[in-house]
Amino acid sequence: MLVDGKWQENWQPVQKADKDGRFVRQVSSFRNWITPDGSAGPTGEGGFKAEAGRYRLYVALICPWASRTLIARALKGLEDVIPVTIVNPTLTDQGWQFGGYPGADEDPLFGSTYMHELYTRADPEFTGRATVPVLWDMKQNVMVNNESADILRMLDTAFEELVPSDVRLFPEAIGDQIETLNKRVYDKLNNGVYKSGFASSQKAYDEAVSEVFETLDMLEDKLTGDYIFGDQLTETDIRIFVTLIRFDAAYYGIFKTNRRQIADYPRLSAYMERILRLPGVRDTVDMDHITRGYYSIKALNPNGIRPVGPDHITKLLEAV
Ligand SMILES: N[C@@H](CCC(=O)N[C@@H](CS)C(=O)NCC(=O)O)C(=O)O
Repeated sequence: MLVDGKWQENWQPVQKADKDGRFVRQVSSFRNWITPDGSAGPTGEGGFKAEAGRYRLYVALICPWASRTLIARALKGLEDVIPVTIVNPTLTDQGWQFGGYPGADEDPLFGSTYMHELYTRADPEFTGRATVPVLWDMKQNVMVNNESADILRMLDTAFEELVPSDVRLFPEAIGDQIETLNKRVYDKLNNGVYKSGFASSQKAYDEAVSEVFETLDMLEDKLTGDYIFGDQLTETDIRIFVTLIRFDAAYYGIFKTNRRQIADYPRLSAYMERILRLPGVRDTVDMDHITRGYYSIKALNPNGIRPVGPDHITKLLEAV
């Protein structure tokens, strides 16, 4: 990580733990919003008007938080308006690196070697982890936002005048329900699998893994329509999907969330496939980056050996 703009040699690829060994994720620090007219959004400063080709999204395809922004970009038809740069799937001693791995890119803006160089470009005194996703303003050369929840939300409305869309990922009428379920899904499922995988005590693992499966059971029960709120696709579906699609091939093994697979949940399996088949979504899922990335986490898998399966995920991705 960076401290006062300097990369730390004794950096820990595993994020923080509390006194009982529970995994703690860092809070994001760049929180500006792109808006149709450049006015300020719910957090941060104004000055980021929606313009085609002005903003670039930096992502890792292994990363569920980055993937949710990529899916929103695809569902809103913003591929031609917001270009994307993909980092290599494995975290190095200096964090995310550009180029050299199939399907990954060089940094087209500054020729950076590592993602942390963008952070110090944005703030020479930056202290924190150099995470993805990052939304970058190519006009002012500043970081707009590095919080995927904000990016997911702003892509829903910011570009509506440039690229009108029928998709509405955050319908205000059910906004409160979306926020409530998002919170639970984030804490117990999206981040729950990480809490399970990076727990450094049996107690922390037991707590986290039971919350993961309680949440999956709850979602399986709640899914009576096509989407979690019935007929209407929302951002909550995207947030759930990014964890489901990684579950059987990565989390089940590397994070020890192995009580059941998603394949054991009939409704969740069908739901995952339904979302995978939405226009543009399949292109955001790169199982090679995902399994390579997770199974190269040295703290959990020192020799980096990647398991062979499971076949049902390979077959599904071939079929879609
Ligand atoms: N709150 C952030 C979290 C993003 C995050 O934790 N990204 C991970 C990859 S999945 C990362 O970049 N980790 C690098 C590090 O911790 O140094 C968001 O949702 O945008």
